[in-house]
Amino acid sequence: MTTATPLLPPADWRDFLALTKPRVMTLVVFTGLCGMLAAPVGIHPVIGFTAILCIALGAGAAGALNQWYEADIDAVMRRTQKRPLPAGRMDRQAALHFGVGLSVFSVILMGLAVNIAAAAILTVSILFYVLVYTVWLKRRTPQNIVIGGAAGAFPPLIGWAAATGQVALLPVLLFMLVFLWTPPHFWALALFVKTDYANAGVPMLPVVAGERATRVQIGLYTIPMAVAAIAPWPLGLTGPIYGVASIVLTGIFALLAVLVATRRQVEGDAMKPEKRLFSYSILYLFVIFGALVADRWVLA
Ligand code: HEM
Ligand SMILES: CC(C)=CCC/C(C)=C/CC/C(C)=C/COP(=O)(O)OP(=O)(O)O
Repeated sequence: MTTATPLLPPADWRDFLALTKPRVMTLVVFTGLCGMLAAPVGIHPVIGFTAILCIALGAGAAGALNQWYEADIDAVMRRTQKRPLPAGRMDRQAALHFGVGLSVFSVILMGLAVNIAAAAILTVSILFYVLVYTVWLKRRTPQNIVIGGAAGAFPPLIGWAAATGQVALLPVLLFMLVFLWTPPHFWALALFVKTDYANAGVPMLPVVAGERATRVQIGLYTIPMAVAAIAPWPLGLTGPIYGVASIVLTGIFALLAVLVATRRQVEGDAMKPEKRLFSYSILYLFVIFGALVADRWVLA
């Protein structure tokens, strides 16, 4: 005997928007925009706008497919229980169709209106987030975000490729910066939502290797991240605005990471060091990418 699936009322547009993880994707789109604006050649504003739209749609589509696949995990974690699928506000099929349709649309539009290089990298990033991170690694290994996190590092490369049709050393360093930023960004958060992941059976580093090892890893990843962040100026790829901003911003990041690694609370700060580092990690990427564009445009 089969149990009948209760008919769900048609999902609201707000539920579809929630499927795209809009808050996280603002930073993804911003790094893509900055990658595009930092390129040495101009891009027609309409084509540039289309490229950013495609990054936003592709990233949102990937977020929707991620939620389609892991509705079971999301139902267990407090942070994610209210999402449209676990909360029962949307049919899984609708999420799947939305995610696949939007992915295909974003890639085809990028290929037709912008260029093939940008469309190809967009395809790789969607596949990376959905297949490599969500389906393959997330439930299997605490290295899930180290490898799968590469998905979120592609947008600066996509933006650059949209403007130039190719890749170069600077966007590769920007890729490395976001790639190496992701572990400290995420593990800082995982330290304070550890029980959620443990309950859902997701092998995030603090659950599997413990808190101490995670703190040490956060400190260790910060070292190559700092190299990728600061390298562009000495290599002659940017001017001093980015150079000085990257040194100051990365210095603060490193300091906060050391506080997390050594579990030291700053006197008078009510926030735990890992919470402080997580919040700062987001501000850090926004400002460092903003500085890159300021550098290009002010010094141009
Ligand atoms: C696999 C890699 C990553 C993981 C596992 C991860 C995980 C998370 C989680 C769990 C949150 C908190 C809750 C939420 O809003 O859902 C969060 C917040 C955030 N993440 Fe990440 N993240 C990753 C990579 C990135 C990347 C590449 C970016 C952008 C470049 C990013 C940008 C953000 C932003 C902006 C927030 C704050 C959202 C808000 O204000 O609610 N994350 N991340
Ligand atoms: C252009 C393009 C396709 C970009 C992809 C962007 C991307 C991979 C962003 C990663 C950020 C993200 C939402 C991680 C959440 O991890 P999670 O899914 O484990 O978080 P959750 O627990 O909140 O579901």
